[in-house]
Amino acid sequence: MLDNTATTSTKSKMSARDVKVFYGEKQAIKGVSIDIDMDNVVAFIGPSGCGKSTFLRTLNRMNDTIPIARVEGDITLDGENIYSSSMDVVQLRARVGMVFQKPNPFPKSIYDNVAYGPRIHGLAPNKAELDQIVENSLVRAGLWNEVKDRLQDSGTALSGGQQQRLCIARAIAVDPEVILMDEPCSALDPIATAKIEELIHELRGRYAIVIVTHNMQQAARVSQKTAFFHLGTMVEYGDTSDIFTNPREERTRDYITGRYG
Ligand SMILES: Nc1ncnc2c1ncn2[C@@H]1O[C@H](COP(=O)(O)OP(=O)(O)OP(=O)(O)O)[C@@H](O)[C@H]1O
Repeated sequence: MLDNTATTSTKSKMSARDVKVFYGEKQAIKGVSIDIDMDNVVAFIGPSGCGKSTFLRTLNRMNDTIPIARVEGDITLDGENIYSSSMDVVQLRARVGMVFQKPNPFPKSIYDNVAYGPRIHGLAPNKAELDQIVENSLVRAGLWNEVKDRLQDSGTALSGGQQQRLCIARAIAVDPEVILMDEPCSALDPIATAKIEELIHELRGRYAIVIVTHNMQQAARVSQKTAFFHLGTMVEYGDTSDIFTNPREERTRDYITGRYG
């Protein structure tokens, strides 16, 4: 094996090739190929219903939970096919964590929300190490100072923005390699949104990050690469600065200038 740090900056963490997704007869994703690396936050943008969330969910097999959903094509994580029968899906979802639109902490204490994953994955051999994982995850999620004196309070009693950072801490606690965020700020006020955006900046480089957003200003602020989706296809993928200032495709230009969507 090559040194991890040397490979991650040059090699794709995840690659999708000709991915198609069907809901029953209906095709929602029509052959998408993309490479995701560790160095860049990737934003998925596009009008409602274009397939951003559907494609995002293929990256950690969340679509397995939708009985009528079917995926074709190849998706690899460090070169390994995540749809192969030998892939442990529970393990995959720890490696490729997900943060949802609506903060969804468990109805448990702040501590237990973060400790849950490390416990089920056996990551901490004793209480002291578990305490350390919980603290480090909350620090990294920018929440530690606000909750360190009330770790036994319920996670659901936190503000919406704090709950979302708790969900990010919960994802971080199992030491993921990729974090998928599906409109993580859509239920938050502007101050809580700014904190999550700041956090995304801080997490960049340590994890590969993909964020679905409706908010083009947000995509421009947090990402270095942007993929524009339209009607189930990925129309354009490139540097965020190019996509927003000098897109190659007319459909991208129309969308970013507000002509539709
Ligand atoms: N569980 C499902 N069952 C059937 N069809 C679905 C399901 N989820 C999504 N779809 C359909 O797949 C297409 C893509 O939806 P998806 O939610 O991925 O788009 P999106 O770009 O994320 O939209 P939005 O920005 O509104 O969240 C849509 O036509 C949608 O109706």
